[in-house]
Amino acid sequence: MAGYNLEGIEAAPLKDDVDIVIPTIRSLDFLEQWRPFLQHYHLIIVQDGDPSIKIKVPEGYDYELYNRNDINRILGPRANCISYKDGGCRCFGFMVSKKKYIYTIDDDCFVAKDPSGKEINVIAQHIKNLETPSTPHYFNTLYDPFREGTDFVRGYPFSLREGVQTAISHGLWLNIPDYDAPTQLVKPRERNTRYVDAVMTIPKGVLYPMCGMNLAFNRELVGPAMYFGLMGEGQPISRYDDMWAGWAAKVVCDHLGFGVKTGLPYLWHSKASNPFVNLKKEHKGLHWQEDMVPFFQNLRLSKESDTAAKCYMELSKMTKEKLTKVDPYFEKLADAMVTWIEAWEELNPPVKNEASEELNPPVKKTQSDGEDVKAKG
Ligand SMILES: O=c1ccn([C@@H]2O[C@H](COP(=O)(O)OP(=O)(O)O[C@H]3O[C@@H](CO)[C@H](O)[C@H]3O)[C@@H](O)[C@H]2O)c(=O)[nH]1
Ligand SMILES: [Mn+2]
Repeated sequence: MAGYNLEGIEAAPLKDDVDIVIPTIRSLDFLEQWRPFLQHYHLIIVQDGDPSIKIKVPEGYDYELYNRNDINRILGPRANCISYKDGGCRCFGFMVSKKKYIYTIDDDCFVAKDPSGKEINVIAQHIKNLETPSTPHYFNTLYDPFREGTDFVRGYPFSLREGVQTAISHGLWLNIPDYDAPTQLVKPRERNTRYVDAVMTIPKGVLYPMCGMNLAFNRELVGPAMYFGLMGEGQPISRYDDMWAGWAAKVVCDHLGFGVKTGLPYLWHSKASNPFVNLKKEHKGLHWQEDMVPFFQNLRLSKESDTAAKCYMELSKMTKEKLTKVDPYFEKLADAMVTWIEAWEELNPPVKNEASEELNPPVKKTQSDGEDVKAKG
């Protein structure tokens, strides 16, 4: 029986192994509704926009909060690889975390209910997805064979049934779907009311449009490849942060033999960002994706790239070589990819073995006004 019995998973699974990363340019009131599911976890809040604005974090949450001044102080000149005025700033939270798993959620997302009316524990489902294998080499027509009550179907080779480690778990959204601006403009009242009770592995060699609003991943396997690009103010493109990370991370997962799943859990996405503003932000991406997607589909990473960081450095070179002809922006992005890896490796030095001297002390995290960032609650 392939099933891993995770049905009994408690309300706050692996709470010491997960950081919740939230980018915000507005308010964190949405966390009130998430208390039953998120209050046991540590939050990393990345405050975008004007750092002089004080963000209020609801009482009872344990968190660290970083604004632009903190990012500049911690990364120095390398801070220029972190987007400003774009949700892509969230990846700074991925970098400063020390946990195995990351869950990232947007601040306009709320608890959804499944068809039985039960509130969905997104973290529990994402952990199940990440803790059970993926099947990228051969599609199981009964979807996730590791769920209770399902299995591999007839004709599924036993040599492939062990599956591979899962690196990314991509959740979905009821109510406002993640549409691009043109689609939002022609279908302003469309709402996603369809709850599909399935989790499936995205086959090896197939890309997908990764949305950052309900996303979990194994930081140890694929963290360095989860760079949300250089977007927002001062850049010709925005709102392609999660797309860039999704394409890059998928080719890295395929190369390193890790799996990516999509489907459950659902959350309730409440806010339709303004489609006219979005069109202005993303219109170059609508053109460039016709070149970016084939670029990722056709590239082959070398066997020397045997870690996510090495893969990403190779990807940076390929981006510069192959995409700069589309627009000079990609040369700047390629350089920012290198800066990202340098910053990642500075904040996450390789773990020394027991025999060697004391591990590097973790990066001292203080808020820009000088007081220590303390676990608040
Ligand atoms: O300048 C900004 C804009 C937004 N944020 C934070 O990012 C997330 C997503 O913002 P929003 O909900 O307004 O965007 P959507 O169109 O609904 O979401 C899609 O765009 C992607 C972000 O590019 C997102 O992942 C998709 O689902 C919120 O938390 C904002 O507060 C920001 O930090 N800076
Ligand atoms: Mn939103």
